[in-house]
This record gives sequence, C-alpha cells and structure tokens, in this order.
Amino acid sequence: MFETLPGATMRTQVTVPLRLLDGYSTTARLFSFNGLVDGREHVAFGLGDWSGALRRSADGGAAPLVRLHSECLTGDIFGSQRCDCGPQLREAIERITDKGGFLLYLRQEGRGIGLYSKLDAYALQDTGLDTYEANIALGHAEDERDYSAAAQMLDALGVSRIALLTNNPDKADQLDQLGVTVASVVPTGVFLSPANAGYLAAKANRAAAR
Ligand SMILES: Nc1nc2c(ncn2[C@@H]2O[C@H](COP(=O)(O)OP(=O)(O)OP(=O)(O)O)[C@@H](O)[C@H]2O)c(=O)[nH]1
Ligand SMILES: [Zn+2]
Repeated sequence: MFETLPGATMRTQVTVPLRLLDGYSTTARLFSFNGLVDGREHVAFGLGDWSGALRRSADGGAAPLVRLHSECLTGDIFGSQRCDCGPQLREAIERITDKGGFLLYLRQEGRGIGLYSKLDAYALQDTGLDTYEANIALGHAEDERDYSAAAQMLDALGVSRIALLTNNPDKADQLDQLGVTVASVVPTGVFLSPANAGYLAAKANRAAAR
C-alpha cells in the first residue's frame, strides 16, 4: 500500500485527558513516531473509540474518521480570526471523539512555509494580495505541504482506509496517490468571520478551479 514510502514505526503512546478552552473535555491517546520522512514531530491523537473504529473498519464496517490538521499557531492557539483553523480544530476534536478516529496534527505551519514566512505573507495580504499570491511573491509555492509523513503515520497506526474530514480536495488526492484509501470525504464546517472572508473565498476559488 505504501510501496513508495519507507515504513515508520510507533515511538511512544500515552493517554492525555484534554479540556479545551471552552470547557469541552475528552481523552486522547497520543502517538509519536520514528522514521517519518521529513523528520518533523507530527503527532497522532486517537480520539473516542478509535480502537473500535479500527476493528470495525477491518471487519468491513465504516472507515475511521480522520482529520489531517496542519499546524496554525495563530489560529489553533491564539484564536486568530484571519483563518478558520481554530474552529476547525475544535470541531474536529469533538466530531472525531463522537465517531472514533484520529486527528493527525501535522507540523506544517503556513501551508508548509513556516510561521515567520506566514506572517510575511499576511503583511503582503494587507497590501492586497490573496493568500496564494502572497506565498508566490515570497518565492514559495502556493501550498508546500506534503502528506507523505501522514501516510506513514496512518500505516504505522494500522489505518488503511479513512473517512477524511476536510474541505481541501488536494489532501484526498495526495493521500490517494500515497496509497491511503479515502473511503469518503466528510466536509468540515465553514467558520466565516469578517477577518477571514477573503481567505476563505480564495480557498474556495482555488478548489473550484482545480
Ligand atoms: N502561507 C499561508 N498559510 C496560511 C494562511 N492562512 C492559513 N495558513 C496555513 O494553512 C494551514 C491550514 O490550511 P487551510 O487552508 O486552513 O485548511 P486545509 O488544511 O488546507 O484544508 P481543510 O482540511 O479543509 O482545513 C495552516 O498551516 C495555516 O498556518 C495564509 O494566509 N498564508
Ligand atoms: Zn490558520
């Protein structure tokens, strides 16, 4: 299934009770890995009845609900209104807890260009460029994310088929090419704010132009 990728192995797994800022509580099983192709410290959260979801999938039942969430310090931690990452992360944690599955928290800040360059991109967006034009103006690609490490993580977790929680068709395409069976794509909510309307519109236009 992953003949193009070297295998990664599980390094550590620990249970961590979570209480989010709005009081929502759940318990996660956190997994770290050895051998990820990009050497970054990506982490998998097993949420809800994740082991039961794996068993049911292996028995031909529904695929586990999985989200590949790209790190966004400003949105995930500080509630930035310039994007929708924070509410998407909050929604994913609750929906995956309800269904049983995995949140893969991927250290791909700034669609892979890093936090400082994302802030440089924000500054260019303040002059009128959109989120993709700004990346290009900085000498980056529109989206530099590669999901190979995510495919390795899923393989190490024994997850061969997934219901992917996303609004980004590129994620499903990349995972499919990496040998992950995306049994279904489950849309995330759209979390519109005055400060992220232009950003969400640019994303929607890009997805529509594919
Ligand atoms: N370079 C850059 N990165 C951004 C910008 N806004 C958000 N990001 C990064 O984009 C990533 C989140 O991507 P999104 O487009 O919000 O969502 P997605 O992961 O592509 O797709 P979904 O699965 O539907 O959420 C995070 O790494 C953010 O740091 C921006 O204006 N410029
Ligand atoms: Zn964000």
